Amino acid sequence: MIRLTDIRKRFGELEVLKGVSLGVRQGEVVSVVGASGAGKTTLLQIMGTLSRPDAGRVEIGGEDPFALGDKALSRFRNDRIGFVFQFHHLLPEFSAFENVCIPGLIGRRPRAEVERRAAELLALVGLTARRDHKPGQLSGGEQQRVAIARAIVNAPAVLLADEPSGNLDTRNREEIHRLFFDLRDELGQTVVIVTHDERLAAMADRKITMSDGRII
Ligand SMILES: Nc1ncnc2c1ncn2[C@@H]1O[C@H](COP(=O)(O)OP(=O)(O)OP(=O)(O)O)[C@@H](O)[C@H]1O
Repeated sequence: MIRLTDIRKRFGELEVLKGVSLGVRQGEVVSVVGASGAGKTTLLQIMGTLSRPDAGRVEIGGEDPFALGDKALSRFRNDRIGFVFQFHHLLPEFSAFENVCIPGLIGRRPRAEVERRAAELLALVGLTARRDHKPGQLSGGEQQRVAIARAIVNAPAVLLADEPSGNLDTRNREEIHRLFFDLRDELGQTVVIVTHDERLAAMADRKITMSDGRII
C-alpha cells in the first residue's frame, strides 16, 4: 500500500532523511519510534504527501502522488489519506458529529451518505451518546476519538498518526492505540503511527526504529 524508495530530504544544511526505503502492506499497523529529531515526522509527512522529498520515490496504492498536479494531489490526499495529530484541531464551534462530517462535505460527497458514515464512525469509536457535544464539552480522549473518526470519514486507504496519544493519560493512550487496531480489523485500513511510547509501539504488527535520518 505504501512504498518508499531511497527517500532523501534536507532542510538547508541539515540532511534529515538520508535514504529511507520502506514498504507497508495493506492492513498492516506499523509503528515508528526513535529519538527526537531522527526524522519520524518528516517521513510521515512525505508518506502523507504533505511534503515533497528531494529525491526518491513515493508510491501509495501503486500510484506516484508527486507526479500529479497540485489540484489532483490535494484531491488524492483528501480521498486516500487520513491524518491524526497530537493536537486534534477540532473546530470548537461545531459538534462532534459535524466535525466528523466536514472532510466528507469538503470532498463533495452527498450529504446523506456523509452523515450516515459519520454516525457509523462515531458508534465505532464509542461516542454516539456525545455526538451533539462541542469539543470543549468532551474529555481529551473523547476529542481524540472524534479526530480519528474525522480522519477516516472519507474511508482513506491509509491512516497516518503523529503522536496521537501524546497528550493523554495512560488509560486513554491505550484506548486510542487499541482503536487503530479495531479500525484495521473492521475497515482494513493501513496504519502508520509515530510514537515515543515504546510499549504502545510494541503492540504494532511491526515496529520501525529511526536514528539520524535512517531506519535501523
Ligand atoms: N520545516 C523545517 N525546516 C527546518 N528544519 C526542519 C523542518 N522540519 C523539521 N526540521 C528538522 O528536521 C529534523 C527532524 O525533524 P522531525 O520532526 O522529522 O523529527 P522527529 O523524529 O519527528 O522528532 P520528534 O520526536 O521530536 O517529533 C529536526 O532536527 C528538525 O528540527
